[in-house]
Amino acid sequence: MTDDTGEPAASDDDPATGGDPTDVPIDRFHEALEAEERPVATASEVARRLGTTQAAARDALSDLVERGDVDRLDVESDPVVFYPSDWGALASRERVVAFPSRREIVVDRPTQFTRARLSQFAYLVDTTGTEPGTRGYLYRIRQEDVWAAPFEDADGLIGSLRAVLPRRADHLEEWVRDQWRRAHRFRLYTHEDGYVVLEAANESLMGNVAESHLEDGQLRAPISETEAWVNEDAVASVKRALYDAGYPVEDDRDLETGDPVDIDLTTELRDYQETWVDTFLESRSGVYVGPPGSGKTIAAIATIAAVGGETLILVPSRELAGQWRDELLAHSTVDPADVGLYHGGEKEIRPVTIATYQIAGMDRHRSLFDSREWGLICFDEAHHVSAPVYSRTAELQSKHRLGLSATPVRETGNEEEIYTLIGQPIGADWDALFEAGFVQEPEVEIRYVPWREELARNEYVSADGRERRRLAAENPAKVAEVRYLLAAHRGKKALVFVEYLDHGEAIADAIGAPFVSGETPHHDRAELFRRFREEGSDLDVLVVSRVGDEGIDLPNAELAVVASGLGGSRRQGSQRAGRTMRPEGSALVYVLATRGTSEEEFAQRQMRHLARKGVRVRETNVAE
Ligand SMILES: Nc1ncnc2c1ncn2[C@@H]1O[C@H](COP(=O)(O)OP(=O)(O)OP(=O)(O)O)[C@@H](O)[C@H]1O
Repeated sequence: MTDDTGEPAASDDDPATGGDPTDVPIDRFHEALEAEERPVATASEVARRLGTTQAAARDALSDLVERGDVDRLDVESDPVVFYPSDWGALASRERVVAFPSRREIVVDRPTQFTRARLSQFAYLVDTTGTEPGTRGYLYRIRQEDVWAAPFEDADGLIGSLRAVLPRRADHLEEWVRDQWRRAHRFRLYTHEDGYVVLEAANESLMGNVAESHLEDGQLRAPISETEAWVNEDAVASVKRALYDAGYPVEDDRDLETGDPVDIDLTTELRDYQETWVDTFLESRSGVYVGPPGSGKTIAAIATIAAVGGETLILVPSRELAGQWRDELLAHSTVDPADVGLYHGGEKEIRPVTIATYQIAGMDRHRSLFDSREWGLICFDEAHHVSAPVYSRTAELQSKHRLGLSATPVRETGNEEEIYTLIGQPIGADWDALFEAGFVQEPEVEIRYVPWREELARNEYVSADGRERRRLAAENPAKVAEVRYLLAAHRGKKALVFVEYLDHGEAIADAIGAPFVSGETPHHDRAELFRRFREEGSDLDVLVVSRVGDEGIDLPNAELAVVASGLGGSRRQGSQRAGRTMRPEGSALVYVLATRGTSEEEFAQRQMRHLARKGVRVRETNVAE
């Protein structure tokens, strides 16, 4: 990158400087207290924090005392100290502190409104504290967040930024504008003669940026000072190279729609789903990001109907392929004969074909991609797209590309691939979804389980590596804990998740429930899931190994107990919780972690991910 951003002056970092020192609003006094990490402060401490003289601070504090905002306390032989009159307000109010030069924003006890705003243009790095009311949220604005921010223009984005920040941050605004500009400097479009053109906003961008970052052969020939003819095969790599150079490319090419498929949606879309679909149709690519159960599949079916072309749907597992087919038939007028499944079991290619990533990634099934004129490729659980499928995706740049993901693209780590090869995230704000009641907010409780058996503890202590992790996962005291939790919620539909087969079998035996693992034949699995879903059925509890982790539609699950599996990714944590985040059910998630082992930390990390989404997380120590 040649002309990077230029860090703003360091003085910006101190939130307590600037402003008129003689007129200290109560907020500034609160900030000074926070900075001192004390509930009271002397005038000279306040002066130091606010960057003013002691006399000015004393005057300002007197004003505040007069207004009734602050009280003073004369401490014998010590200087006078000041404290806010309304402690309650201090404890419950939101505080936003900006560190513009680091492009970071820390918010204590953010309101839903602030969180929704920030989620549009900032990345949530971390939260501290798990109890509501004690959380601090650390946000960072990265360049890709600005590039992907859902605004019409930079002014809209700046307006939203100003609404959140306690005061203007000129350097930060300048940087945001610069990043916004970068995202609108290069554009791809289809020439009326059918070839693809890369257009730069000016000559020097074409000369300096494009030429120095693109390789021979990616561009065929210049058309003008600001336009070049792009080699059809190199469209994805051009986008990728310019993205890496800090200039994401707008893609305005005409896309193929494939042979027509005429279907109508038979379910009425919710408002936010309509917005997703409209946004997609405008940009012709994108990823719907919403929590599990928020209706991405239905929105995708609406998108298929709207694009009206032959569609290839890629999913992570065979079960999901079957479910997709059922959903298509249930929510649209598609002719069942037009829907094909393509996976280890069946190999049908139809106008709407549902295939697994596994098969799609295999060289010998390459023809899947070019056997029809697909107009739309839909990537379900888009964070699963594997490297071979990505490289094939790169070849599919002329199609409409739709991704679906419950994990915000900003947290998957492979966002560059997703942004450049599939499309920008299109998302509803999760809080808004919870608030609208479309998705239930789960309550998550991490339960720290002690070792109850000396033998097990000793084995753990003397083991190392993977074995140690397994022993922590299989702490026998967890079996009793599972039994206790199920008894406490008797009659509720419950899923117990495990990582290890032995553990699953031990728990299944102890509670007398079936265990579904990778070794369970597909047919039996489907049958168990069906019985679990069935109203009034006697099957209330299933123990599930990793196979059940993703996308299996068990909308009536009311309770999930994650008994082991804490070595997994953050995403797994949210997916497991996701199983119970369906519109129905009372959505309770328990995570069991063996106390004093790395499981504690894993559990917290996984659940932090949910806490970021505003989900309530509670911690409990199980008695010895
Ligand atoms: N517009 C709608 N009207 C009525 N019901 C809907 C609508 N959209 C979604 N639903 C219902 O909500 C549930 C969840 O929808 P859907 O399966 O599309 O969610 P999802 O976001 O794809 O979930 P996951 O990420 O787990 O795959 C389904 O039972 C679906 O029928």
